Parts: sequence; structure tokens; C-alpha cells
Amino acid sequence: MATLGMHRDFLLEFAALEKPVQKRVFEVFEKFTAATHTGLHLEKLTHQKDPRLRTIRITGFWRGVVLKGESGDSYLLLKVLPHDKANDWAAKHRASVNEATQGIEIRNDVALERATAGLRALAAEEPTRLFPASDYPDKVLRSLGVDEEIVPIIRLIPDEEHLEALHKVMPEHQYDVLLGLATGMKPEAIDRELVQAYARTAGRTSGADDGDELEAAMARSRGRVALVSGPVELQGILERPFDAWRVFLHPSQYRVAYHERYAGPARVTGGPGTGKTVVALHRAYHLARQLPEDAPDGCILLTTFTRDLAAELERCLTLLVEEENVRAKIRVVNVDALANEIVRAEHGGAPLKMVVDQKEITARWARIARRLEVDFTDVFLDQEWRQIVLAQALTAPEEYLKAPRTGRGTALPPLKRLQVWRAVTAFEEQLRQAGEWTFLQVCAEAARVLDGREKRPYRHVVIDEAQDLHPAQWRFLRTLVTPGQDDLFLAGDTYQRIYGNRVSLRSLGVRVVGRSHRLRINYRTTQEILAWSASLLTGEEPDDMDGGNETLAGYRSTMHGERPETAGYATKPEEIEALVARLRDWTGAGVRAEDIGVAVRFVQLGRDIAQALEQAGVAACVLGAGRGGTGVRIGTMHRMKGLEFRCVAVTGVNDGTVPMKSAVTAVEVDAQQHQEDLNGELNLLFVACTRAREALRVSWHGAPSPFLAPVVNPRP
Ligand SMILES: Nc1ncnc2c1ncn2[C@@H]1O[C@H](COP(=O)(O)OP(=O)(O)OP(=O)(O)O)[C@@H](O)[C@H]1O
Repeated sequence: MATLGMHRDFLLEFAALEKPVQKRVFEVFEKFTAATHTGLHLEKLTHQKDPRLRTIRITGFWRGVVLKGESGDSYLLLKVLPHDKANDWAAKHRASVNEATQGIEIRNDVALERATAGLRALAAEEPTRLFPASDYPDKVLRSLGVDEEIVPIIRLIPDEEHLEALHKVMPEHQYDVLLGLATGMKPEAIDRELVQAYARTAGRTSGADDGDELEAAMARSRGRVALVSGPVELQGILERPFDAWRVFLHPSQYRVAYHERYAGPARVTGGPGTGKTVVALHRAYHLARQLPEDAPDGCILLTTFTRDLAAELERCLTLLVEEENVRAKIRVVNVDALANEIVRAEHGGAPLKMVVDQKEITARWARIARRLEVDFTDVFLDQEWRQIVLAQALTAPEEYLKAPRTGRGTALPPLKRLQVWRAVTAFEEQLRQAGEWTFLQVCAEAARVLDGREKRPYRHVVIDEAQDLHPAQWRFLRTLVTPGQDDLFLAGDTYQRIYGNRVSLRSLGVRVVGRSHRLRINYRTTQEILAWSASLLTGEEPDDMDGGNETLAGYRSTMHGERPETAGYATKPEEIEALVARLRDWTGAGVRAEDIGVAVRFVQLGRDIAQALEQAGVAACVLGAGRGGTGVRIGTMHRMKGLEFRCVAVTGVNDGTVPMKSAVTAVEVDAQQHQEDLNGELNLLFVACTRAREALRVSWHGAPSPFLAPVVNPRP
């Protein structure tokens, strides 16, 4: 049987075709997998750079471009284009095998020749070089897979912009390497992430050594080429062309997700949109397929922070895992709901009486502080309770007296600590007497319950959005699975931490040293949106939850689009009116209302916007308002976490609102906490902005948020 490979670009072009044409495409290419390809009419052009590129008729208007292996037994589907464009494409391009990765790569020879002439002329006048030989010797570039034809060209490039102009014409791997170097990655890191990753993730190679170079190269091109085993698989891929993440994992994603076995907890980190969730989903799938046959259903847990995110994970998992018996092995539920279920079962089955309203909790602390005459504010006591007492699971005053208070900015001598402890005891006692719980207490109790049992409920636990979990939640997660091989797999990004839960994984028995991997290519957002959003963070260096610092070096996107738009207004009604007009522009340009997100710092502004949209006849719904809905999605920045939209408008980014005063501890109460809270608020804005795939608009009324200073008044 012939080997059929599908290039990622082919799938993306297929996605944009009309249904009847898609059907024809399937009918044509199905024949390749059915080994009846000999009867297919593959046309050769008279003048072409690569004689192995052939075109095939799909309809009178559309043609496919196929790379035919020398042996005639393997084919790679590359493009589907209108007739003339397909011929033109096939005439100008050439396929080759990369020297470092041994994977297949395609280049536009004609455009490269033209670009070289242009760059030469430019280089005569412009002395700056992006890749001077003194910094990037030939030997280093060649070892990373930049070949002898490309090296002389890139020596002429003056800046990143000119490199980007070559994106679509030079071989993709070589462009990835050069962009990585240009954005600050070290050659060793590129070698590890882009070169070695390919070597380790070579796909199915059956028969590949028997002489067909194309088949072997396709098998080594993970992330760009998917090998298709037959018509059913072909149909499976073509049915959901927008979900390329199911099939085309980048090698740096693949090697993490499909690593055979980790000796202990492992972790994937990376900026927004780098595919951490995608990797977590594939990891769960991999683990489920590795289980012995007699493993019970639901023995792998896939979990995350909130109920909404868990629902999204569940939806994606169902897309990814088609085998029912494998899917049944994975249970998806959010951390708090699972802890609640365990505690509830332990305490007789009745629903737990939860205290969830933060205002109510703070008011209780205030009453206790007054009654006991302790001189601490309600906010201070609440933070001390959550961040020290619950975080370290302290149960006695002696423990609290000795406890380290890292992360808290006010020193507490022993007498003061005893005062705090009295307040904590009173607060907890009040909850106990009323039979009430807070979320974190439920997690702590669930951990206690499971700790006392011999058997752990899960074989593997995969955790998404791990950066926001509190130590009490980590302790609970730790008790769900026996420590050892593949026990915990974490996906998270400390730049997106918005709940101020600083944790040291090591101290919680989660050691990821040597098993932590960072993703750097953004698949969601354009480079313009990414660079703009990242510049908001300038100066902030988050920790990596493991004692080191995270870095944004090499974090990049290969997609391009418009620069984000910023706009300030005198009043709220004016800002909303302009927003409605922009949303109309977007829908008028063909963007579905559901693909538009409006992020606000507090829900009331969201409601005002929803009302204005309703009056303007634009369908909209406020996320988390308890009812589903259609139309433009309006949500608080917290609700935006984990979501993505084609167009995003972040609205009401005013001084005094972002950061939100009430969410930031006063500097007099605790200077360190004050800084942490400010970082949390900045991260929140970053999270909201990085939800946008194609267009981002940020607006305010009155004075703009101080966080916008780097972009609204760019420094010279
Ligand atoms: N290999 C891939 N091929 C195609 N699309 C991908 C790939 N990896 C990720 N994506 C897409 O990129 C987008 C971002 O992926 P994902 O949500 O997993 O990123 P993330 O790192 O978890 O983001 P965030 O931290 O911002 O929530 C999604 O639309 C996803 O489908």
C-alpha cells in the first residue's frame, strides 16, 4: 500500500474550501490510501524546480499539489489551490531533506533568488547584520540545520523584519531556527528544542529503511506532516480541519506529551498560546493508551482550576480520543469539585455548606479582630490564614510560631503571632460551629482523608493551569496518586498567575527537576499582539515555582497581523459607543459574534456593555452569568483565562480600575504582598490581551491604566 502524508498547510487550505469541493478533495485523495493511485492522473509541468512535484485535478477550478516519492510508493499532499496558482506553486517550489532533522522541507526557489538579489543591494548600503559570522559561525548554523544555500542569504539580513519577510519562502525549520536565534534563544536551546526533538519524535517508520527516502523523511517531519494510514484516518483528519492540534504537534510539544515514561512528576511551561493545554490533553491520551487492559475506567484524572476550564478540557478530550474504551479511562473534573466530592462522601453525603463570598469572609475577620482586640486588619488576617496557616497546614500555635513566612512583607514577633493565632482559632471555630467550609479547607480535609487511606484513587494525574493552585490544593492533588513513575503531569505559566498563590513545588513533594520543559512557539496569537502584550510585562520576572526564574527569551509567533489598537475616551458612554462600533466592524468583516471576546475588570461594566449591545441589536452574553448564550462573549478578565477568540476588546483599562484598588493590599499593610498583588493585576491584563488570535483592541475612559504606560506612551 502506498504511504500517504498530509502537510499541515494542506489541511489549513482544505479548511477554507466550500463543502462540495472538500468532498471532492476527499474522494480524490482517498484513492491514494486505497492503493489505486496508479490510475490517478498526476501531471508534471514542463519547467519546474523540482520534477517530483505534481498536480492533480480536483474540480475544473481546483487542483492539488503532491510530492511524489522516487519509488512511486509514497506521496505527500502539499497544497490545494485554484488551477493557475497550483501550477505556479508547483513550478517554483522544491522539496529537500533537512541536514540536521532529516525531515522534509519545502522552499520557494524563485522567491529566494529574488530576495537574495534585493538583500545584496540593501547590504551594500546598510552595514547592520542580524546574523554576523562572528556571533553565528557557519558551523553552528549548519549544525542546527541551516543549509549551505540559506547561510549566505541570511548573512545579508539587516534586521528581524527582513527575516520575517522570508518566512513563507524559506524552509520552515530553518526559519524557526533563525527566528529563535533572533529572539534571544541560545544555539544549545535550539538544538535541544528544534533539532534533537525531531530526532526523538520520528514517527511511524515502518518500511522507511527499505529505500523510500520520502517516506522516511515524512516520518521525521512531525508537526508538519501527518502520515495517514487509510481512508478512515484521512476522513477523521479532514472532518475537523480547524483542530490541527490533534494531528500536528510540534516536535517540542510531541516529545513532552508522548515521552514514554517520566520517572516522577513532569511539567510543561510556556507563554500563553504555546499549546500547554494541548500537550496536557495528549499526555492524558498517551497515559490512557499505556494502561494495562484491566485498568479501571476513570483511573486517570485530568484536572484544572475552574469548572468552566474543566468543561473545555472535556470537550477537547472527546475530539482527541476517538476510541471509547481509552476515553473512558480519563476522568475530567476541576480540583475543588473533586475535593468536595471526597469530603462530602466522608461526612455522610450531604452537600457541604460552603462560604464562598469573599466580602462575607473579610467581614467575619473584621468582627473577630474587633472582638479579640487584635491590631491587624481584616485583609491581613485573611491573607495570613490562607498564605501561611492553610498553605503550610499549620494546626497548632507552636507550629505557627516557628513557621517561615516567606512572601509576607511584615515581620511578626512571637507575641504578635500569638495574637494572629487567636484570631485564626476563633475564625475556624466559628466555621466549625456553623458546619461551614471554605474551598481551601475542603481541599485540606480531602488531603487528610486520602492520606489516611492505603489506596490512591488515581494512577496518573494531569493538571492544567497549574500556576494558580494553592498549596492546600497541591497537597490534595499529591494524595490522589502514589508517588512514582508518571504520577503527576503539570501544565502552567507563571506569567499568567492571577490569584497570588506562590508555591514551592519542591516543598510540597512535587519534584520536577530535570523533567521540566518550556514551549516557545505561540500558536494562537500574531507576533504583533504577542510582542505588544509581552511589553506590558517588562521588568517583571516571575519565579518558575521551582526556585528559578522564568524567561520570555525565544517566545514567538510565526503568524502576523495588525498591531493592537489603543483608544482613550473622556467618558464611559463614549468608550462603550466606540466599542459597539468596532464590534460591528468586526462582525461586518465576517467574524462570527461568538468569536469575539470583550474583557472587563469588573462585571458591572460587562453588564453595561451587554445592555448597549442589546440596544444596538448585537447579540451578546455575559460569561458566568449562569445561563449559556449566543453572541459576543463578555467576561471579566478572570473568566477569560484559558479561552481564546479571533478578536478581543479589553475595555475599561482605566487608572484606578486596572489595577483594581480593592484587589491590591495597601502598602502599609504588607509591602511585599502589595507588590505581589500588583503583579497579579498586571498578569491579569496580560492574560486578557493574549486571548486574541487576530485582533486586539484596548481602551479606557479617563486616564489610562498605569500598566499601559509602555505601550501608550512608548519610551523613545
Ligand atoms: N501543534 C499545534 N498545531 C496547531 N494548533 C495548535 C498547536 N498547538 C496549539 N495549538 C492551538 O493554539 C492555541 C493555544 O493552545 P493552548 O490553549 O493549548 O495553549 P496554552 O499554552 O494552554 O495557552 P494559555 O496558557 O494562554 O491558556 C489553541 O487554539 C490550540 O488549538
